[in-house]
Amino acid sequence: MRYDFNTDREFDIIAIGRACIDLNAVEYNRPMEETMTFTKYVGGSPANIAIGCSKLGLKAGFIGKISDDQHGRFIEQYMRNVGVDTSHMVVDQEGHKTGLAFTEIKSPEDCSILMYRENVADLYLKPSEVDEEYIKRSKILLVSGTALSKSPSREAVLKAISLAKKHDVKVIFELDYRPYTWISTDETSVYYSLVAEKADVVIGTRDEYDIMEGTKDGKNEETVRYLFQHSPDLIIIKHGVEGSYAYAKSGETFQANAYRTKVLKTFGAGDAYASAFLYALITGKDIETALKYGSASAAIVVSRHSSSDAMPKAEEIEQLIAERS
Ligand SMILES: Nc1ncnc2c1ncn2[C@@H]1O[C@H](COP(=O)(O)OP(=O)(O)O)[C@@H](O)[C@H]1O
Ligand SMILES: O=C(O)C[C@@H](O)[C@H](O)C(=O)COP(=O)(O)O
Repeated sequence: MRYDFNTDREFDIIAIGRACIDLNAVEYNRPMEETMTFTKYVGGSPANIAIGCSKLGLKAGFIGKISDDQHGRFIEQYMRNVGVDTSHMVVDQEGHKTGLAFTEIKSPEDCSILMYRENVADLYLKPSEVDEEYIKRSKILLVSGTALSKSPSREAVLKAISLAKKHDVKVIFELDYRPYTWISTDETSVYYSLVAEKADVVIGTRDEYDIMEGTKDGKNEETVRYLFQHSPDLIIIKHGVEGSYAYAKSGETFQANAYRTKVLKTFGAGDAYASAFLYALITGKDIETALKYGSASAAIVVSRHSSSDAMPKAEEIEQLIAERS
């Protein structure tokens, strides 16, 4: 089964949300307190997804706000150099800063992220900075859940979603739950449900759907039954190394296993998965194959040091799938 997009659009995907910096521990297998050196990469889930899509050959654009300093300029330059259209990245004029994510690699299975996100520029994107003419040029609007956590970014994203729906741009909602940005899980649940009900495709981990539904140990079948009463016609639920599922409104279900690999760290998996899954869908592959692309890309990225810079080329993904099939 394939998923249809508007074919007459210049951009394959425009992502909206944060473009930040990851500082990844150079010394592995030790706690942050003992880590002395970090390597700098562009980060932020929607930026990583746009970068991943661009490296796979899609035409990707980005809507977001960056700081007016060296970090903001580094992010814009890196994204432009990998082919992402940065013409709608707005430079903050109010002194807000770039978000930082320090990653801790205690062991391949025990990784965490320490985020510094006080007064971050990305959450100050205003509705007036979202351009209808830009959004209507794309097949997809990729929305990151974290961008809903505060005003005015929240309203900017809601405006972008309305414009996407007006112009038949598919809304892909990546739940991307980062607890530190929200006041409470009740607040998250309100905004996640609101946007998931409007989206065409929802992508998230089982835990993230539980946050959306305000539940614990939720069941995929119940999540799907709820969301199919609304706009979504395709729902992706990831279960980490246990693999992932796609549920289509037509009633079909697809499953993919994770690919075993030599894991360096666990973060970056979700963003790699989303970019390769969307690449496969946009290039006309069936949903089952798209799940494999997502899983293979995630396996490649967890074996490498970064999330953004590590995003693979299509040939690398295809080679891994061929080797394991
Ligand atoms: N340790 C791992 N080794 C190989 N693949 C993995 C590993 N962890 C996750 N993946 C792959 O990445 C996908 C997304 O991972 P998951 O942990 O569910 O998302 P997120 O990174 O968003 O929390 C999984 O469906 C799986 O295919
Ligand atoms: O999203 C962020 O702000 C941090 C990311 O850049 C970081 O690389 C990361 O956590 C990615 O993890 P994922 O969500 O598991 O793909």
